Amino acid sequence: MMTKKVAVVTGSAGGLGRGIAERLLKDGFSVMIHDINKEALTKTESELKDLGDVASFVGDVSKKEDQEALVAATVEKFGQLNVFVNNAGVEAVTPFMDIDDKELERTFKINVFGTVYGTQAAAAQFIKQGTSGKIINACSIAGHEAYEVLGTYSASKHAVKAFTHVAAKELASKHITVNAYCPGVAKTKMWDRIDEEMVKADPSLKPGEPFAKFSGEIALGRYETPTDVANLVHFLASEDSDYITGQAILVDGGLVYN
Ligand SMILES: NC(=O)C1=CN([C@@H]2O[C@H](COP(=O)(O)OP(=O)(O)OC[C@H]3O[C@@H](n4cnc5c(N)ncnc54)[C@H](O)[C@@H]3O)[C@@H](O)[C@H]2O)C=CC1
Ligand SMILES: CC(=O)C(C)=O
Repeated sequence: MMTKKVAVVTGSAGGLGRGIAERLLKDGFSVMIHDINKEALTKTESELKDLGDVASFVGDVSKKEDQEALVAATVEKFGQLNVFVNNAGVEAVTPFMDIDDKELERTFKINVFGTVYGTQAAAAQFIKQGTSGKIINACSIAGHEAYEVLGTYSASKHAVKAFTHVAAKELASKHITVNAYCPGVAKTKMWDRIDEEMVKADPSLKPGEPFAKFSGEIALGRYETPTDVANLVHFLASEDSDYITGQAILVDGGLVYN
């Protein structure tokens, strides 16, 4: 009997992470969902359980020990690890001159330190197993372009892209691939908060206008859904992507071209 492959998706109580977890369950993976929000995570786990083997783990990606514990709990529950999706992330919406220590520290601790710690914990497990493995990071259009009032967030996603390239180069000899998905404008709770903050930063804007402006520029004419993102992560988690590493792939409906 073939053993089922095992995936971890961080920050998967809702939003894009949940969509990715759903797709990987449908693909036949055993999936460890994970989030800092215990209540939402428990609810999501019960909603996903009919799709396949799902378990949950509460943790904070910005804490190295939590990331290591997440990998250990996954291996204890499902016997191995094959795919690790560093999905959890937070936004920061602030005019450049008002960016402060608190925002820089929070955003970089979660988006950048979290991705590094998750990659290290997953790669250590792949090496221990003596198997190949796939690490898949959440980048963004903001990791390719830089957007006004999203300076801290854009810088953090550029750092995620750089770490994706470097980890891919260093881990290739161990048959570990490292890639990133770069969504555009998806209507999750993150964009609800971005919209609210952009309106606060520019009172001439009405609620909903920032989201409408960003999504109005998408060539394919609609905003992104978690399924759009999950379709790419499904590919990056599959054997069909075995010869791809170090790439930060845009999945944005035609918004950023580089
Ligand atoms: N929504 C969008 O349009 C885009 C999102 N992204 C990226 O995709 C990823 C997912 O975004 P969304 O689903 O939209 O966000 P979201 O805010 O809707 O969901 C993020 C999830 O991560 C969890 N989380 C936050 N901090 C955490 C921490 N320290 N440890 C563990 N879990 C934590 C939250 O509780 C939440 O369940 C993020 O990395 C984001 O930067 C990238 C481009 C566009
Ligand atoms: C949320 C996000 O990643 C943006 C605005 O690019």
